[in-house]
Amino acid sequence: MALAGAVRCWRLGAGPSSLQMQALSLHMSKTAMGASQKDFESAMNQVKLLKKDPGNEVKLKLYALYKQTTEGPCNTPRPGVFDLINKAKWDAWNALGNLPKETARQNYVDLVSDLSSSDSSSQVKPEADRKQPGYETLVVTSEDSITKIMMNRPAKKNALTIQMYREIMLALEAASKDDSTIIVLTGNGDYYSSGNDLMNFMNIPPGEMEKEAKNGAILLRDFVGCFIDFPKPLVAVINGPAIGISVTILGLFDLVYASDRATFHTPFTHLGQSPEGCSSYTFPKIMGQAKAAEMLMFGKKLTAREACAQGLVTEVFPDSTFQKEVWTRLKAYSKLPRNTLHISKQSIRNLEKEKLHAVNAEENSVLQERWLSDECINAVMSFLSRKAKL
Ligand SMILES: CCCCCCCCCC/C=C\CC(=O)SCCNC(=O)CCNC(=O)[C@H](O)C(C)(C)COP(=O)(O)OP(=O)(O)OC[C@H]1O[C@@H](n2cnc3c(N)ncnc32)[C@H](O)[C@@H]1OP(=O)(O)O
Repeated sequence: MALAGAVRCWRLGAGPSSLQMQALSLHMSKTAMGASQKDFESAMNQVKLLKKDPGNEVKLKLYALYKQTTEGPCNTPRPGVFDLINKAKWDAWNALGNLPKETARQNYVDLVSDLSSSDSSSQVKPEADRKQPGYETLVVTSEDSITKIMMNRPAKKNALTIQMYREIMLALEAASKDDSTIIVLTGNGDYYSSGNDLMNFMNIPPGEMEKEAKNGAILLRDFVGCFIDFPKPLVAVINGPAIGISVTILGLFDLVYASDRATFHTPFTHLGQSPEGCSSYTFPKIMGQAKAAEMLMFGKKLTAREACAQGLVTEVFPDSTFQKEVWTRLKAYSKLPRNTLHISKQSIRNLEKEKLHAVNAEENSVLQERWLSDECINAVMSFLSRKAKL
């Protein structure tokens, strides 16, 4: 069973009461006697029904216990240094040493039982009830005429995987048609987003780099295009540091509210990359040529207050009251006449659309070439081999 397979599909299937029943029955069977093969199979099914992502550490533990139960001690060669995901999985399995299969099975069943119990109790939270199904990397909710799209990879600082770019596009597409007045993009955890997931550059077979760079540029063009064309008011709720693409697209938002803990960082030169998200056009327009150059060319990191002074951020709030103040404000705005608000947005934005699409296309063609450069490849390798951080 692949790690992804072990944890996929959590949002599908049984509702809270049936989950609670299954968790209870797993718990009863494990306490009465050692876990049976039937308990193990039931636990494997139970894993697929979990709604809350337990995080990578737990997923690795589940993977390792699964392998130990079904195959015994780790018996395969260690994957190569750049095969980071398989190496982490191998390490987790190998760490179980000679743990007997029966003990591994019991531990797997126990772990799933614990996860199911906390998952069931978390389901009574109102937000879980409102959560839209079908997203693995986002939590999308709608309430008070506001659709909130929350990036949900807190352990990875909400770094954007290919799947996440696609899910954000899907969520925006759905939100453009739902009955919400305002759409919010925000992050779960201590970061807003650390930008493009540098793992997107990994596991590319030899000789496929050019093709993948082309596909990456198409994906990025479509992603940024969704923001350019988005018809309703778009609000960024910046709960913490923001890096790379998560910063550059802010010029396409209508409001940007930031916690005073947030920072804004576009270190493209350090990464051998060039500006995207239409920032080569929107940033000089918003903050002037000189300030834009400091950010986009020289990678100057701005505090929330500096970003506000330069016009990139609408308003900064103290972190301790950030969520309360921002959501109170947004709930009030969401009661404004919906159609008028949307028409006003069109008036403000429509004149620029053609220009923005042209800028988007140009930026992506430059980036496509940058991704193939030694400067970019070395910077990515440096981060992934833990030699560099921003
Ligand atoms: C040829 C194919 C091309 C395909 C292209 C697809 C589309 C591309 C679009 C390109 C667009 C945009 C460019 C950008 O966005 S550039 C910005 C890229 N971001 C970074 O360089 C940030 C790198 N991260 C860091 O420097 C640090 O992690 C941090 C954010 C400063 C946080 O440091 P920390 O010490 O507080 O936490 P740390 O332990 O490092 O992080 C926790 C775990 O999260 C992982 N992680 C964080 N950010 C990223 C990231 N951007 N990519 C991948 N992984 C990330 C980190 O590795 C830790 O993981 P683990 O716990 O060790 O497993």
